Amino acid sequence: MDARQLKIEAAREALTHVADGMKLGIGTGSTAEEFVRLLAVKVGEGMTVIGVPTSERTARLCSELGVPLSTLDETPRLDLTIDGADEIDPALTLVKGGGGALLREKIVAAASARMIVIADASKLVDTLGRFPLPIEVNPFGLRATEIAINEAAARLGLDGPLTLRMTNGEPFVTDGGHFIIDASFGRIPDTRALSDALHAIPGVVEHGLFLELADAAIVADADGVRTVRAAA
Ligand SMILES: O=C[C@H](O)[C@H](O)[C@H](O)COP(=O)(O)O
Repeated sequence: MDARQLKIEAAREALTHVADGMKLGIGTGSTAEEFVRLLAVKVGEGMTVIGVPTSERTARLCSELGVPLSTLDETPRLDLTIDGADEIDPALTLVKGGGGALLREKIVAAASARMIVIADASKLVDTLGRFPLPIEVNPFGLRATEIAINEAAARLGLDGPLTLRMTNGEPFVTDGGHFIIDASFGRIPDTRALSDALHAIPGVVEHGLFLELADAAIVADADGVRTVRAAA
């Protein structure tokens, strides 16, 4: 089974958690897009759902495929969010933001009664940090914010290059008008400490560590699909 098929299988299983009438947060990325495609088929067959997209990219795909959309202002409490992830640890702490949508993804997940993550098994790790941590920052004072991030990381014993995410020779700009710094700290043993330290920096808008937001992860590999719940 190729990587795309694994994403489809995880998305298909996630769809079994979607009931008629639900208000759904809809994630961003290649795995979430497979979920949107399968959801659109159900909508075509008569399922009634309303989706709140986590990015302009997801909103466009939903619109193209006929998935009814709302905004978080119109629909501020959601039943379920289905989203992908860049890394998933045994506590279901996540790294997200590889597609630059982490801020809206986190706002939508926090507004949802439940969050289910969908992924292929390559996203499972023992300790987060192999994937560079996306940090969304305000463009104002970028250099000062980078220095503050380095200092905060060093206080936690973390070190590694910070890379401003670029696209077509220009800084990548998020849907919120911010930049992304990808932080290659390596293993992050204390995700709570790093989360708190990053939140204390004024130029940091949000970071890609998702703590205590995911209720389950649906993970696909060559042997099939399994649901992982947070280790106690
Ligand atoms: O900003 C993007 C998101 O956090 C994605 O959900 C994440 O990068 C996973 O994307 P994919 O399913 O394409 O691996």
